[in-house]
Amino acid sequence: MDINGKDYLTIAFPKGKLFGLSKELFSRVGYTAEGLEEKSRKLIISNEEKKIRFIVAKTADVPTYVEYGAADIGVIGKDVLAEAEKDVYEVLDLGFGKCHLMMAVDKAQRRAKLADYAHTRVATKFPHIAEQFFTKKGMQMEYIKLNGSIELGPLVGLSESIVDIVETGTTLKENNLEEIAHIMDATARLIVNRVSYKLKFERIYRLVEDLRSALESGEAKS
Ligand SMILES: Nc1ncnc2c1ncn2[C@@H]1O[C@H](COP(=O)(O)OP(=O)(O)OP(=O)(O)O)[C@@H](O)[C@H]1O
Ligand SMILES: O=P(O)(O)OC[C@H]1O[C@H](OP(=O)(O)OP(=O)(O)O)[C@H](O)[C@@H]1O
Repeated sequence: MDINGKDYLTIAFPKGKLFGLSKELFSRVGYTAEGLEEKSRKLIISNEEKKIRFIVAKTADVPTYVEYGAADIGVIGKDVLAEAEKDVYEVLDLGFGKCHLMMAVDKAQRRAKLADYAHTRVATKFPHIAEQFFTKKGMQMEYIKLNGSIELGPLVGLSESIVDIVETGTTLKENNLEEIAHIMDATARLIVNRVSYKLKFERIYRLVEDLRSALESGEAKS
């Protein structure tokens, strides 16, 4: 048995919003495995014939699996990738999972300009990205790390602002929050372990080119 997956190409998919589109895109280039489901209790799903293994990981853990080579390849949102600051190759923009990171504040207590929020508290799942953004603006902030429902921060007096993801804008609207600064756009990316890229170059290169063609053929949904 090949416990380390040396002969296999191991691919990490994130659970959640990007799982379905990742599975669909990879299946279009023949990368499938029976039983590959987001909620599968089986943690490694293999296609013995094609020598492919899939692991389905928590979103924030995907860059870690790839950095350490536990997975050769991963799919991850640019936002999570930028926050994780891992040493991996980012080889392809997959186009789906479009959203953007921004700063928002309570509409009712909006201050005149961005700089008026200096030295206040910002709630976020993305403290590194937030810090880089505010440092560039010359603003010192207090960062409060949350793991979900970030929009609650200003509503319950935990913070004066949030740095979070927006897709449709519905969550901001329903909670009377207003975007006051755009930080970065994000889409799903294909990442590759640095050593795997050399040792399994041909397989990985072919896969990347096949995925690129599949995306260019315009069938990818966003
Ligand atoms: N409306 C959205 N909200 C959050 N992420 C989105 C949205 N639209 C696209 N994305 C992308 O999907 C990725 C994964 O989002 P998802 O919510 O599934 O993960 P997650 O929030 O880390 O999951 P969880 O915290 O529930 O484990 C994000 O990192 C982002 O790149
Ligand atoms: O602009 P919208 O389309 O409303 O989407 C944005 C919302 O979706 C995400 O939350 P998610 O559903 O991942 O839940 P979470 O708050 O637990 O992270 C994000 O953190 C926003 O809250």
